[in-house]
Amino acid sequence: MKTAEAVTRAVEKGATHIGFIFFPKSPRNIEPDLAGRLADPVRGRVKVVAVTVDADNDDLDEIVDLLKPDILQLHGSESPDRVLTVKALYGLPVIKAFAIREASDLEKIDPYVGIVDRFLFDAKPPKGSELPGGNGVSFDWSLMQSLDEGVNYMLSGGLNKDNVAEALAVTRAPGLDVSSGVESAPGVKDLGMIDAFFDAVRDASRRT
Ligand SMILES: O=C(O)c1ccccc1N[C@@H]1O[C@H](COP(=O)(O)O)[C@@H](O)[C@H]1O
Repeated sequence: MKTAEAVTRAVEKGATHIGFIFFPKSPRNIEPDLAGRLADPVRGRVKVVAVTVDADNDDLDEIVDLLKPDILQLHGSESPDRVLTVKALYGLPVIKAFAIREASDLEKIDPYVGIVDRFLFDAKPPKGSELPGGNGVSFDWSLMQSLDEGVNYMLSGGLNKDNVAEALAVTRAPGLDVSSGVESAPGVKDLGMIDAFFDAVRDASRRT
């Protein structure tokens, strides 16, 4: 999220979480103080998520201080030890992102079970991309069918209004995360696309 209009619309449409990206190479990168001001009007109604990529303690200190997130989303190659350290430092729940292309990628979650609060499964970035997420690409959702029941996760990666029904039908994911699928250009959230995405999710949920 980068604008008050997008925050308001997502919350009105039923978002349970809103995310702010702290990764300078991203077109969605935002300063922590602005993110905090955007989050203020909706605190308590949705979970505020800080998305970081292998951030050091100084950066996390500033983000936690100024944004006051409810959840930290770690979208880099943070080890289980690093996750434990982050949790101890800030006392916040952690969503850990994993990049999935093949079945063996799912085995990488094993050392994190019992440590992270929720998993997020995203596609591997395309060759040449500087972004570990937010690339608008999907992975083979049928891989989720081999996941142990009870693994609490969000499905992400290239979701949009046209494919979210199939994504739900294939995975029955307990949570969905969308970014570029509701953008008219990189980093530019589109209110009509936000509406259409939530309407598609609602229609699909009614049918399944
Ligand atoms: O969106 C970004 O620029 C980004 C940068 C660094 C880490 C994560 C990022 N985005 C996250 O990636 C997933 C999937 O996004 P998309 O729907 O495929 O565009 C989502 O969690 C974003 O928050």
